[in-house]
Amino acid sequence: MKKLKNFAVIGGGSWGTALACLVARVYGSALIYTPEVNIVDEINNHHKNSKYLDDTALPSGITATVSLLDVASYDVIILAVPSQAFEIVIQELKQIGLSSKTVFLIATKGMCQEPLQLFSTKMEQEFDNPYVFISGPNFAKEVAVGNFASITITSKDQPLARYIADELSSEQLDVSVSTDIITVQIAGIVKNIIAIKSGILMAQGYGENARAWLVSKGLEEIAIISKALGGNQESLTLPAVIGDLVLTSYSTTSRNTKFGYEFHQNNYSKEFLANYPVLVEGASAAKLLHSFVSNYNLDLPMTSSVAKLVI
Ligand SMILES: NC(=O)C1=CN([C@@H]2O[C@H](COP(=O)(O)OP(=O)(O)OC[C@H]3O[C@@H](n4cnc5c(N)ncnc54)[C@H](OP(=O)(O)O)[C@@H]3O)[C@@H](O)[C@H]2O)C=CC1
Ligand SMILES: O=C(CO)COP(=O)(O)O
Repeated sequence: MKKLKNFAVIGGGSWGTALACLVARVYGSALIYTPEVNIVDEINNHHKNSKYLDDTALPSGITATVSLLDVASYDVIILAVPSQAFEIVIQELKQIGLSSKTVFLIATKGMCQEPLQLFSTKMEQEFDNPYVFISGPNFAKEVAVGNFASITITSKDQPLARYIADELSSEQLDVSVSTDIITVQIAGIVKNIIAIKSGILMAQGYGENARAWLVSKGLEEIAIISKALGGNQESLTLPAVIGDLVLTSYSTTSRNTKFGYEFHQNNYSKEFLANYPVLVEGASAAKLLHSFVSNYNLDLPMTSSVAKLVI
């Protein structure tokens, strides 16, 4: 397999920048594309992205650009935009024209809206390129500074998944490899919805017992949906599945959990939801997932209860 050395990241937010740090620690460099001029200037001139990662010092090998064309020559393109921007970015990348050998590393958690489909279906419709999901229980700030973390790499192309896992794994990063792109994607969608429910339970005054119950029910719903779509039940123990469900639902660092808490306090106001200033993917995920699985006749009380609040 051709060595992959040049990584570009699309998305100059918290996770895109943290992944650039991870890559730069391995390869010495990484390019970030973001349309935000101020962020590009700060990364290039001060090695910081204070809007998203406070004072974290970024490796000096990280550079940034406002020109999407600059990513076209890179071996690997990491997609780290919010779920609602995924389809837009795919269309933009099609327009700039990429080599069919460019590898996509998908770090976005969510699904497509138009039409309703998994990111994997979209990728296969739009490109012949190899693609891999990178997902796990990861808060960006910890990964950016190199704290220990675990991550799952999943792809239909197993030699590629194993190659990337070997390259990225270190004493600070435990990387697992899986063939199950279905369950990993479903977990990334469902855990954000369950985290909102976790915040709601906290705001309603429920305790730790209730949260443990919720996480069990959330895992059950991941299992039910992934089985219906052809996923494997053995994947439930992956860091990207149980690990991410636990991390996101148990921490108020989670944007989704924090939002759930505040959403309850604001009487589930649609206006509060529409004007929430921080990325909360679980709300739109609840709506989309609800429609996506409606033909399967599945019993999903936890995710459906959140969908009812946001629709
Ligand atoms: N943060 C985390 O700890 C983790 C996040 N993830 C996943 O990574 C994805 C990104 O999340 P995160 O980085 O946290 O989100 P942030 O809100 O921190 O940042 C998102 C970034 O994407 C940019 N963006 C939005 N739309 C576009 C577009 N059309 N083209 C290019 N850039 C765009 C935003 O720009 P602007 O500021 O101008 O809106 C912003 O820089 C999500 O799917 C999330 O679930 C996964 C693991 C961990
Ligand atoms: O994906 C994440 C952790 O793995 C980030 O979760 P939040 O978006 O809820 O902060």
